[in-house]
Amino acid sequence: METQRIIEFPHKNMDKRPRKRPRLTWDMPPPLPPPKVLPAIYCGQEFGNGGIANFSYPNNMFYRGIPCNGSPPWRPDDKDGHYVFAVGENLTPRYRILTKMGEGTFGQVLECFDNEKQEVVAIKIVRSIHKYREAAMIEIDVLQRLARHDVGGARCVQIRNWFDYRNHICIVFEKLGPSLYDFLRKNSYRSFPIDLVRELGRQILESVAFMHDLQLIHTDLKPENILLVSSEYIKVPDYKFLSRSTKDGSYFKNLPKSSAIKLIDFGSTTFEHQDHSYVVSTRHYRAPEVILGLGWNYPCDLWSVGCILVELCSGEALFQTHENLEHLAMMERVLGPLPQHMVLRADRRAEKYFRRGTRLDWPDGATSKESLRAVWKLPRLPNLIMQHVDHSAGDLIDLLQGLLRYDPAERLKAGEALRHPFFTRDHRSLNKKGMIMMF
Ligand SMILES: Nc1ncnc2c1ncn2[C@@H]1O[C@H](COP(=O)(O)OP(=O)(O)OP(=O)(O)O)[C@@H](O)[C@H]1O
Repeated sequence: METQRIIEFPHKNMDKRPRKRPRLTWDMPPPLPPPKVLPAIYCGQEFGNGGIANFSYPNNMFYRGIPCNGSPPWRPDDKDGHYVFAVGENLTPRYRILTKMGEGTFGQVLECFDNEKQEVVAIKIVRSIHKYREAAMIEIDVLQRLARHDVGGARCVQIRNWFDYRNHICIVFEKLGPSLYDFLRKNSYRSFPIDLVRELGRQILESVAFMHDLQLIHTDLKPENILLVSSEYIKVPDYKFLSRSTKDGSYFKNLPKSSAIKLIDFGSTTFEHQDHSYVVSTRHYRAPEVILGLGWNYPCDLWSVGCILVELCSGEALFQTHENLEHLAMMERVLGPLPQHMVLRADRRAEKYFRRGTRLDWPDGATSKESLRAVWKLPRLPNLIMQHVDHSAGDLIDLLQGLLRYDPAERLKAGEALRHPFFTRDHRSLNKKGMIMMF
């Protein structure tokens, strides 16, 4: 997400990875019966201190007494079903479009000014395509459920309102800051200090534990879907880079002023009891049981958290791949061999990645020298962490080995991870200099 503040970062040479790592379209969950939607042009629910107010309008001439003549003329959507807009115009009479904040599989997110509440909000305008409209209604259902239980609204983004406008479901959210991915990217992929990683990790796990307690599985945890609450940042000397010139010539790195974060994007969230056989998660954060077609459940979120924590420490995605065999080979390189009992149960599509049904077909099955090199250059997990972390590396490695356990039944649960010494030990006293260092 671009924000006024961090748009000024010096960040040449930073687009090593694509800006957005989208789910593939076939990763969409199979159609579920959507929650009941009012079919009116304008319909929605507003969330506020006074509780939930239902409203629906037979036509869109008036909205809470405000004349609707402030809406722009109707224009056709673009070829992908995205709403076409101009910055500065009204979305509806209530919301004025300030800027575009992001785009995803489901639609666009616009920064808007809410004339009624006199505040800036983020509005997700969902593509006018049936399957995305249905998924958006499920996301609203999940958001409502989360809002009912998230006292203080500290864990997940808060929904303010939703409505159906010109065949686009629009979800109004509180406006948050940049995503962890955007922050890393605009900082030339410089890693976060370990104490900040600990604080971010703790909050991510608390949010995941909160969702799991509600029988909800996020299924798409990644740095893009974890937003800092504030856009403010500070500049600190980057000791790692002081000794050598960096490509962007900067000896400073930016750190968020506040570590508060919230989860977003509940478009792929599922209930524990639903069908769990289809492919979930964005590639880099996808658990082995998903790739092997073994079915998945809560533990797939914990695998993603493990990958995210490594990325926050190193600045780069752990498994940078777009292909299953290479992905499994990378896992084996970093974490050791896959357990036989999982390999033997691999489904028909995944069987082909193994020789005689037991051993990964690697390096023989590699498609290119680049692929071989990409796998070969990866270090073992402890070495990878020790390259980036000085104090508390041992605790972090042990935590990651629990989160990145191949067997989902053995993987740490969110609550167990929160009780790990990486979070509970007083690491300040372990700091070499004996100083209390937050960053
Ligand atoms: N409440 C918010 N405040 C600020 N920015 C936001 C907010 N919600 C979303 N964004 C920005 O918009 C982007 C897209 O949002 P979101 O992930 O919800 O869309 P999506 O279409 O579901 O994406 P995906 O392709 O990952 O499923 C985010 O990565 C983020 O940069």
